[in-house]
Amino acid sequence: MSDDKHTVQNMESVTFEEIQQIADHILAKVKCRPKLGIICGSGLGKLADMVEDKEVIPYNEIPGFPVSTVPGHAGKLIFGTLKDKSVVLMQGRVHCYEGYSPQKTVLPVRTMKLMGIKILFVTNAAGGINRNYSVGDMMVIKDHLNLSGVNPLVGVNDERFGPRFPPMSRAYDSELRKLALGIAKEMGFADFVHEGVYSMMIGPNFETVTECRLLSMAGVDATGMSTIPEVLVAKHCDMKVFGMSLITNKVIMEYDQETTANHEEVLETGEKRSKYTQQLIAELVKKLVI
Ligand SMILES: O=P(O)(O)O[C@H]1O[C@H](CO)[C@@H](O)[C@H]1O
Ligand SMILES: Nc1nc2[nH]cnc2c(=O)[nH]1
Repeated sequence: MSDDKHTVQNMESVTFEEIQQIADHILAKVKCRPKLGIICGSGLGKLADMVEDKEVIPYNEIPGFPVSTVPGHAGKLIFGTLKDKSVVLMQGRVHCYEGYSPQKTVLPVRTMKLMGIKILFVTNAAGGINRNYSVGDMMVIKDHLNLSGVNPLVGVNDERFGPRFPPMSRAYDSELRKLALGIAKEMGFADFVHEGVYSMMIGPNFETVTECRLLSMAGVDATGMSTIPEVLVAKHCDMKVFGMSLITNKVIMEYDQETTANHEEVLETGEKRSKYTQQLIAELVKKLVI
């Protein structure tokens, strides 16, 4: 790579110092000092209703912070207490398909790291690839397949975040997964909580039939347009990660099937089923040792 290209790549990314400034700006506005961060996916932001002693900052009031442009993503940072634990919730995320660079898309995660977050929960709405999954089921993420074509770790590596070549074979913490599945059993959710593999294509279109068939053959259980970039940088900077998908629709596996995937269905399922996601996440937070 020539020096010129190197500089351009560097300029396109967001520097450690810029992120430090954003983290300092946020911390100056709130009293809460959480170690747990939770990203709420499409239609899953109602978890914020369970947070007590809230301190709220809209993304558009944070200089340099990316702003959500998608329905179902309120675009607010919510600090407060959930089950007696200090937390920060991202009520909505940003996605690469909105036009943000991969580095800008994950800026909130790196900001959380510099604010002192050690454990990150990521949630999302996803299409069910696994034929045994029903709409409204939940999936604890055990691994992912990055088919997005993007990776926020591309570019000059800043060792203050993490190493050039981070391992990703144990991205989703096995103890947290076990704990979540145990809680699901205790709560009587075992029939509709699975463990599986999440994949991401960049979107914003929903998948073609052939793409869905390929994902199925590849061992993918649920697919979406988010989460993986966040997990890549969270692991890069040594956070513990737990991920959960709400299956908001079944993907279309038959050519010329009349029904099609749509965001309204995604939000509608979120509306109907997110209470279970909230209950499970809340219980997991309660049992978490931080
Ligand atoms: O992954 P989250 O943000 O939950 O949203 C999912 O739902 C939207 C499509 O309906 C896409 O943004 C997809 O990624
Ligand atoms: N890519 C993708 N994202 C989703 N988000 C919610 N449902 C889906 C889906 O079927 N496909």
